Amino acid sequence: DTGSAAAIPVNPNYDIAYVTPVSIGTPPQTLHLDFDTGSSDLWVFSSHLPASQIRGQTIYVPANSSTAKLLADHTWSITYGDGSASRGNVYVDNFTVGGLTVENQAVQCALQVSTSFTRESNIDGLVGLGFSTLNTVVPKSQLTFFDNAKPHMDEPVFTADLKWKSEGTYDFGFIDEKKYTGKITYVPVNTSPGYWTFTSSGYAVGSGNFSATSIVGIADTGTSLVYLPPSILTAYYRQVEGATSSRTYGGYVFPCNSKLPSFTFGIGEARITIPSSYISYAPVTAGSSTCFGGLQSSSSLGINIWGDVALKAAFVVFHGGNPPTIGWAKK
Ligand SMILES: Cc1nn(C)c(C)c1CC(=O)Nc1ccccn1
Repeated sequence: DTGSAAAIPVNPNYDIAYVTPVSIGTPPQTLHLDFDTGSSDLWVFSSHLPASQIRGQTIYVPANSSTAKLLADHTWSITYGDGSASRGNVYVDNFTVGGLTVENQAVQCALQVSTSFTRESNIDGLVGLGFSTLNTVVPKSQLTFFDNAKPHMDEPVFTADLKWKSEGTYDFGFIDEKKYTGKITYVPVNTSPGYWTFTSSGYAVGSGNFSATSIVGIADTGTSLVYLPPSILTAYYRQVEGATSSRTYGGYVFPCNSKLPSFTFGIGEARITIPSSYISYAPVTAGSSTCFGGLQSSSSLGINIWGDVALKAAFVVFHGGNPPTIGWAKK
């Protein structure tokens, strides 16, 4: 089996996140979910939520699905690195992404979501594509959509082709040669942390020299920005007129009309360059002439994160073989 589905920016002006249409249950209920390689819970806004926590999101109503079955006495609760959180109960139901169906997929129904999820009216939930060891369902943890689908797939892979301010795709079970140029460079993945953790071979700022240095980080489609060690940030923002690390805004900001260098990172011998336009992320507040950077420091996170700002500069293959690997190509 294979599947292919759109990755649609939730906001026309800034790539805060991307959502993908999925069908759940019988008759199918269509929700738009944030596919997130940085977590492993598949959860949705549901009919169990208080109305006060719903602001335009589409909810999943298990009572309206003839194939929904409550997973009795199972609950879940997740807190993300940015402090957002949700919790609830669990059903299994049919789950279809771009023509690829998994029967008896665990669909975690939210009974409570934090304010940042309520505020994002275009995200109806998340599809965790990390390793199933991270799933929070108790007493029995559940498998991700990818783990459930893998045995039925032509190849045990999914690919991310995210785009700057436009619609990209997630493909499941095949690698579309038309979506990238040159070759795909695969590097090892350390599955122990439960994320797609890999080591980048270094970086360069603009047209500067490449600095060969191992950067251990995660490929995270569910995080907007790139978070790297402070020394790399200093090297980058030193080149940006008027850039400063702002306590007010919680990161590097600069005048929106500043000229920004590109940022290149290494994957083995290969190089992926993030264009400067991806790094001028957004005005700190609507209409401000101060912009928030797409590259930020990971010093307070304890983990380096290659989020959407980096991923959309490449075609990325999440290969779920034995052992799993991650592949990067230019496009
Ligand atoms: C670890 C971390 N610290 N900080 C500041 C961020 C943004 C992260 C990553 C993170 O929280 N990602 C996320 C959030 C919600 C849903 C899915 N993924």
